[in-house]
Amino acid sequence: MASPQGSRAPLEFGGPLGAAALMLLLPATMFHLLLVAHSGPARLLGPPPYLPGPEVLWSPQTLLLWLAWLGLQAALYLLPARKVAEGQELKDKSRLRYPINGNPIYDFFLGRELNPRIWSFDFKYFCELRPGLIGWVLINLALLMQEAELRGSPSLAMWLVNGFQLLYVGDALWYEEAVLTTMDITHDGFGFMLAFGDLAWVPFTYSLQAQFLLHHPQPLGLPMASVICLINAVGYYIFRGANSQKNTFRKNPSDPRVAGLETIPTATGRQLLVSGWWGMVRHPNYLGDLIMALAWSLPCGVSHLLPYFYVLYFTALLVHREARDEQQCLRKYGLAWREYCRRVPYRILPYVY
Ligand SMILES: NC(=O)C1=CN([C@@H]2O[C@H](COP(=O)(O)OP(=O)(O)OC[C@H]3O[C@@H](n4cnc5c(N)ncnc54)[C@H](OP(=O)(O)O)[C@@H]3O)[C@@H](O)[C@H]2O)C=CC1
Ligand SMILES: CC(C)CCC[C@@H](C)[C@H]1CC=C2C3=C(CC[C@@]21C)[C@@]1(C)CC[C@H](O)C[C@@H]1CC3
Repeated sequence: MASPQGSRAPLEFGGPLGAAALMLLLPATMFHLLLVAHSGPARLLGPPPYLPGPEVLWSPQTLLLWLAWLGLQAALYLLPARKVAEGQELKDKSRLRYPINGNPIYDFFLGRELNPRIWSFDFKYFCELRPGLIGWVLINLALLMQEAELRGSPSLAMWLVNGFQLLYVGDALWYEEAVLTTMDITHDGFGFMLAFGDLAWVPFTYSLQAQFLLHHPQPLGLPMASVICLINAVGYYIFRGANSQKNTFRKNPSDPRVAGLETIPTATGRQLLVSGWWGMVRHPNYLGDLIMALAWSLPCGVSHLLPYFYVLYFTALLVHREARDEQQCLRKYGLAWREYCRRVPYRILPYVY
């Protein structure tokens, strides 16, 4: 098994201090969001209305249910009826390096092992998609059913949030293979960030809009709902168009759907797209994802900031992720990447950023 970073790799996420702060802040933020979403004032920035005692936080039934959920997902993951896809070539073809005095906090956060596996069971790849993303959809559905029980039928806002996020998760599962080329799989280890992120952060904070709607019903008329659907459709069109264009091009550059696009050759033999979606900004897929994030919050109205937490968090995550990807691409492609940045100066939002 390989280590994701050599001994001289630059530290990311603010190094050990940043990693330690994130490991305290992330679980605290997740609990805070859930507590305030259930409270009357639902203030994103206010103190939580109450602090639950240990009897609320610990229940053997919940632990059993969670283990059963993970076990079910693991059993499905191990089913032999599946396609086997090849991952990206790893960077660690060279000799392993063993840093002395490694940094335990930083390493615990980012993970030392790039591909922890027992036989063919790949822990990181398994966690990235299945338990958390499908768990998110199930939590949303449970909240929709609870709303129906409470108020006779689910609200239009709840339908929209459920529908949009189901589309997003369905898309991720349909294009499952594309996850193999993300930096989470090729670059980051499997540490606190991805284990907590995949298994806790995604299902519990990505379902925040539905949690909020259950406790704070919002009136939503058909005209506004149609505008929100249109925003989600535009976001999805950009997100899917950009991701598919890059994936098609990476698999087969002479595919007729991408063969006419302009490219920049690089020293590695790979080419960079410089027209089509990837000629508009350097991360068109992030732009589409952010537009969808906005459409998921709008059904919750504008009376509270809390449902917009996802938009704020996701903007920060993607800006940081874009900067990390930029560094990695500069290392991979050198001058060709600089030329790409010159030809396509904006990162995510045309003429703004
Ligand atoms: N909901 C969520 O919480 C999150 C969602 N996402 C979504 O996941 C998806 C994947 O994101 P992510 O892995 O960050 O990044 P990308 O899918 O954008 O992949 C970046 C890589 O694409 C290649 N690339 C960059 N520019 C070009 C170009 N011009 N032509 C050809 N190839 C290029 C480079 O790799 P190479 O050259 O090696 O192919 C680069 O490292 C996105 O849609 C994102 O929005 C991401 C994070 C969190
Ligand atoms: C808890 C931390 C602040 C950050 C944790 C980050 C993780 C939650 C995300 C890192 C990259 C992710 C990706 C996805 C989900 C969220 C995490 C795991 C997708 C699977 C979402 C669906 C997309 O179609 C693909 C994404 C790949 C990256």
